Amino acid sequence: MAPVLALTTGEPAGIGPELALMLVASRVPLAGRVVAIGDPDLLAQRARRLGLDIELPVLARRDEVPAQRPGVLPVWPVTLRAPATAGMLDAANAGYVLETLDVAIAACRDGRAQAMVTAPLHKGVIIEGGHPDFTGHTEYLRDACGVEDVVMMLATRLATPSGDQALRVALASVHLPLREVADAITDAGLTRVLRILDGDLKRYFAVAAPRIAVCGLNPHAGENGHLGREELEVIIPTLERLRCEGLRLDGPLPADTLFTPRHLDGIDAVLAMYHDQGLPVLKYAGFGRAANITLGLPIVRTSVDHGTALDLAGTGRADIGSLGVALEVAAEMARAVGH
Ligand SMILES: NC(=O)c1ccc[n+]([C@@H]2O[C@H](COP(=O)([O-])OP(=O)(O)OC[C@H]3O[C@@H](n4cnc5c(N)ncnc54)[C@H](O)[C@@H]3O)[C@@H](O)[C@H]2O)c1
Ligand SMILES: N[C@H](C(=O)O)[C@H](O)COP(=O)(O)O
Repeated sequence: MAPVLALTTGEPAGIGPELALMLVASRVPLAGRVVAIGDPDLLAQRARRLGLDIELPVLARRDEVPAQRPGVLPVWPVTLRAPATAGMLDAANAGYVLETLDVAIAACRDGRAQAMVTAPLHKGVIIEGGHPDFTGHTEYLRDACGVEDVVMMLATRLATPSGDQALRVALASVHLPLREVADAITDAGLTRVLRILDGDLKRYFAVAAPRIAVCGLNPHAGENGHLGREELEVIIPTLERLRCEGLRLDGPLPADTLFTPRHLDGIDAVLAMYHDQGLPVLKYAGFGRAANITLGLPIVRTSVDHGTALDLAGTGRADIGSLGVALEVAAEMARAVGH
C-alpha cells in the first residue's frame, strides 16, 4: 500500500488550507495516501471560496486512510478555536495549529501514518497565542519526539557541470537571532549536526558515503584568523576529528564561492552555519521546487519551502509546487525506511 502522508494544513489564515485543496483539485497523482489534518468546515469554506469541487470525507476516528482518488481529500478533523479569515491572523487559533501537529506526530509514532508533511504555520502568532518558547516546527518536533538534536535541511535540484543533482543545504544553527549565532557554533553542536546529517543522508537518500561541504562562519572562512577566529578555534578542529571517524568533509570553505555550480558538483549536502547563509541560496535556486526536511527524528517529516503568505491567502494564486515536492520527498523517505 502507498504510505499514508499526514498533511497538517497549517495556519488557518494562511495559504496552507488552500494549497492542500488546490493540489487535490489539480488531479496530479499524489505520492501517497494523503490525509489532511485540520478543520473540515474551514477546508469546505475555502474550497467554496475558490470554486474548487473537492470531496472532503471526515475520518472522525482518525484511522484508516483509503487509497487516493482524484478530487477527494480525506480529513482527520481538528476544530478551530475561533473562526478563521484568510489573511487575518488570530492568536486564538495557536492551540489549533499545535493540535494539528500533535495529531500528525501521534499518527506517525503509532504507525497510522508513515510520514508527516506540514503546510506553513506562523511562528509569531503561535508565540502571541501563549507559547513564548515556540520557534518553529523543527524545534517543536524535536521536543515532542524527545530527541536531543535535529537538523533542518532544505533540498531542491541544481544543474552542475556534470549534470542535474540534488542541492541540499543543512543548517548548523536554525531560528536564532544573528547576534547569538557565533556563540552557538561549538565543537559539540557541530559534531552532533554532522553525524545526523551524514547518517540520515545514508538512511533516507541512499547516499553511500556522503560528501559534505562545510561553510565557514566568517567572510572568506575567516581569512586565516584575520576576519574571525571561529574557523581556527572550532570548525577546523571539529572537522579534522570527524574525518578520523570516516566522515567525508570539505572545508571550512568560503560560503560565497562554495555556492556556485562548479563547487557544488558532486557535493551531497552543504552545511551552512546559519539560516540566512544557506537558505537564501537554496530558495534562489529552487523556490517553489524545494522541500524542508527535518533530520534526526524517529519519524519522517517534510515541509514546504515557504511561509504563510498572508498576502495570497484566499486568492488561489499561491504556487502548489513546493507542497508537491514535500509530499514526494516524504514518500521517498518513508519507502527508504521500509514503509
Ligand atoms: N514551513 C513553515 O511553516 C514556514 C516556512 C517559512 C516561513 N514560515 C513562517 O511564515 C510566516 C511568513 O513568513 P515570510 O513572510 O517570511 O515568508 P512567506 O514565504 O510567507 O512569504 C514571502 C513571499 O513569498 C511569497 N510566497 C510564499 N509562498 C508562496 C507560494 N506558495 N506561492 C507564491 N508565492 C509565495 C509571499 O506571497 C511573499 O511575497 C512567518 O511566520 C514565518 O516564520 C513558516
Ligand atoms: N526556516 C524555514 C524556512 O525558512 O523555510 C521555516 O522557517 C520553517 O521552519 P520550521 O519547519 O521549523 O517551521
